[in-house]
Amino acid sequence: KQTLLHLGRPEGPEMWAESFPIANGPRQSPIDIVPTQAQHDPSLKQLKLKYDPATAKGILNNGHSFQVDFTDDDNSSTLAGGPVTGIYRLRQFHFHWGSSDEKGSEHTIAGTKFPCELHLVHWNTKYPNFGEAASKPDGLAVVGVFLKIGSANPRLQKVLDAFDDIKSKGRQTTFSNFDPKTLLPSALDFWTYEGSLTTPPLLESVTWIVLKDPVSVSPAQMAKFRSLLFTSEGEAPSCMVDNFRPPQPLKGRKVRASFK
Ligand SMILES: COc1ccc(/C(C)=C/C(=O)O)cc1
Ligand SMILES: [Zn+2]
Repeated sequence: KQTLLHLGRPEGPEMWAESFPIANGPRQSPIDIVPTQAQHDPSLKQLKLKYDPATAKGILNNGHSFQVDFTDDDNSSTLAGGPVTGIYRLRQFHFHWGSSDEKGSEHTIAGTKFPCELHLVHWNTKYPNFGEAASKPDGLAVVGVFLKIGSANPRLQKVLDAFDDIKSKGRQTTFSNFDPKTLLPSALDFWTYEGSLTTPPLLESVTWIVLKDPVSVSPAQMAKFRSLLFTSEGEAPSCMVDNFRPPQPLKGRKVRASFK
């Protein structure tokens, strides 16, 4: 009688390579960022983020996180400068978090895990749309922001207040007049490297821009994140926690720093 030993949850990161062999590819994300091994690159430009609150459209529980979607049919909300060439449009932002405050982030800093990590996903306007861009090596740019336990973050409140309407997988509601810039730290110092999506299809199309400075989140606010469900209405409820992929092999990649 063969007993199948599943490493982790059957649909968890340890199983992804079976359906998505790129999971073992040369430029997978996230990674452990080791500041002493990152090289300061003075040629990196200042990060230019321009977000129009009117482009906020909706908020959705997609069964592995929740995301706030933006209208991306013009250049109202864009990223430029930093390590990228050209203009990238904001598509959505989402978070990753843990079942306790000791873990939750995808990127780590010299092994240090944060309780939560925010990802703002942008696509390169040299391509006609997000889906096309997602399959190109320079197609996406994702800004990563660490959240650190501290005082309650009032900028998160509007997002948290929407959770009652998106508790279960597949639930969505309108979400308007929101400026994601308010979720960022005051300094935009960053590390950058070439990587991938961190959930299937794990496409190797992401220029990562991970901000050095965290923003705050309180334990009570983290508890609200953990009240969301992985499961649909009518299914046995399973709390949405530990929706982070662990760091992946660097495989010779260089991480550059925008700061000294
Ligand atoms: C084409 O289907 C896609 C599915 C997920 C994603 C993202 C944005 C994944 C991630 O954030 O790691 C993109 C495309
Ligand atoms: Zn993400």
